[in-house]
Amino acid sequence: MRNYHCPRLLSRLKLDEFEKLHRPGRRLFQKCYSTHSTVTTGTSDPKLFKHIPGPKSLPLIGTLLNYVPLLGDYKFDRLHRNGMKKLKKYGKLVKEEIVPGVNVVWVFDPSDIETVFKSEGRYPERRSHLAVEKYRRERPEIYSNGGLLPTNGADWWHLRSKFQQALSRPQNVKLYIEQTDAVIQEFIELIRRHSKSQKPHDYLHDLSHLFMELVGLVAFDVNLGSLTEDGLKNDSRSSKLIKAAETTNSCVVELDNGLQLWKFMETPLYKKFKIAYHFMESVALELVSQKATAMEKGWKRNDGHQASLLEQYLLSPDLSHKDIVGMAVDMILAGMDTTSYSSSFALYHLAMNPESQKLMHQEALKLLPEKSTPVTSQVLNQASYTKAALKETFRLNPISVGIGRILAHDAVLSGFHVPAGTVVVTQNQVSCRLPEYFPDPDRFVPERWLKGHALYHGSVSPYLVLPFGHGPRSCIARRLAEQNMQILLLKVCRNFKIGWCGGHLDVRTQPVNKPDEPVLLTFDEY
Ligand code: HEM
Repeated sequence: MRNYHCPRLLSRLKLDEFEKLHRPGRRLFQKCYSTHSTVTTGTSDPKLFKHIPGPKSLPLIGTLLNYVPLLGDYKFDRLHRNGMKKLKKYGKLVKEEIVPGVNVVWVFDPSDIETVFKSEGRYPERRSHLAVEKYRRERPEIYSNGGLLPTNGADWWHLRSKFQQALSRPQNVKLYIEQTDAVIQEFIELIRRHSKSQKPHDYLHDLSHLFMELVGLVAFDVNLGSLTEDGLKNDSRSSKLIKAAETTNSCVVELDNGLQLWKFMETPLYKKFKIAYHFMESVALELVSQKATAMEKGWKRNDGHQASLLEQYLLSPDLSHKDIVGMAVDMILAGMDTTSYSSSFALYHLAMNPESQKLMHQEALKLLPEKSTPVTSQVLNQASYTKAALKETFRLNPISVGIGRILAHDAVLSGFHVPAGTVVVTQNQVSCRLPEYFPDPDRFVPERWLKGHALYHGSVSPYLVLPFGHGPRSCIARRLAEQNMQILLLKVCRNFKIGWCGGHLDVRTQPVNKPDEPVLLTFDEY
């Protein structure tokens, strides 16, 4: 998902805080770092941490010079390109001291990535959204905690376990198929309206509205009206929510970095963040309360309908109203741009690969006899090409360059000792484009994932394509996100021939991987 994969954030941990948080790991790290180089290690002994190759670090400025525009080789908004350059220059394990005293280890090898996840401990830690944590903790009348995104340790698990129980149950996720289908049908009508104009159109705007609407269904049990004529206007509540989520996400990265003066005074950036966050909060407060009141008035446990997620949360004795408002804001923050960017890439790849698109269309035609046939759970069970196309999209364009973790245990990566407390960032996006793991790695080939197909690539490591992360800290809404995207692809490919009138589409890290050009799709009615 978000900026916890951003090395700028992960690497700019202030040393004093890092020490406070990870004292045992830090001590070990210092021990390794100061080990005299004449200490011999046997061939089976791990090599010293300090010997991991990587860009040269200078006193006071670390490796920051490499990121200065025109001077340096790397760019903060092109993490995948930096990763590829580092891999080529230094190999599959790279240590970088972007800020003096704090190392980040970039991990490219899938067996090392596996070791990272096996060393993440019971409560996998990420370090991000510090400003969100401060904001929430200063408002105990609204929130009971910092929320899922910044919280670590046992407190994180306490919260996560209560929400994931319902969110990971397949029947709860399937409950949304019908409503999602109806919303996507609205999106199809919107495409029809745009297609009439013949002008190039940036569909990212509409996809953001689509996924805002779908987040609204789950977080608030309401139709926000994001795809209506009014909802698409700049001053609608949905447009403001989209803007607020984007602003919050981009401010969070900046705030988590650097001097963090905002911890002591209201800097202009912190004010900007607060205004954006406050807007999402006010909508969450209003809509969750509205639902709670409606339930108090008329909801009966056994009236025949399966309780929605929000209803289950509101009925749960383990969750407070404050917990639920907090989770609703987390859903807006984590659920809208991730899915709209990923869908943009899925449609882009289909547009650029007519053969794959044809197979997608054939599958959609078989499963949805009429253009408006609703997608059901049985349809999704059979949509194997659609799922393969999505997996291939995630291989080529995951939402983040990789997954950030703070190691809970010492680990040996590529033969080097890496102490507990070290910040590591897996480089799945880069490794997924290497020919040693995927033949013809830059080509979009959904058949790689289709068992029984001649191009099926059965032996691929399960630690390479990890768009939703891995383990207990992975995306809490993975099932839901995949279901929404599958329905979208099926319905779009059933109705339209997709084309592309833009240039080559790559990603810019902002802080998740956003399309770096307008999403200029074209749609011709079948
Ligand atoms: C294509 C869509 C999505 C992608 C690719 C995605 C990806 C991710 C990733 C990579 C993580 C971090 C995993 C880790 O550290 O191991 C994450 C966490 C999270 N995601 Fe998603 N996500 C998507 C959609 C959503 C949606 C729709 C929601 C909510 C409605 C959501 C809510 C969250 C939350 C709350 C977390 C934090 C979980 C925690 O820390 O316990 N995500 N997501």
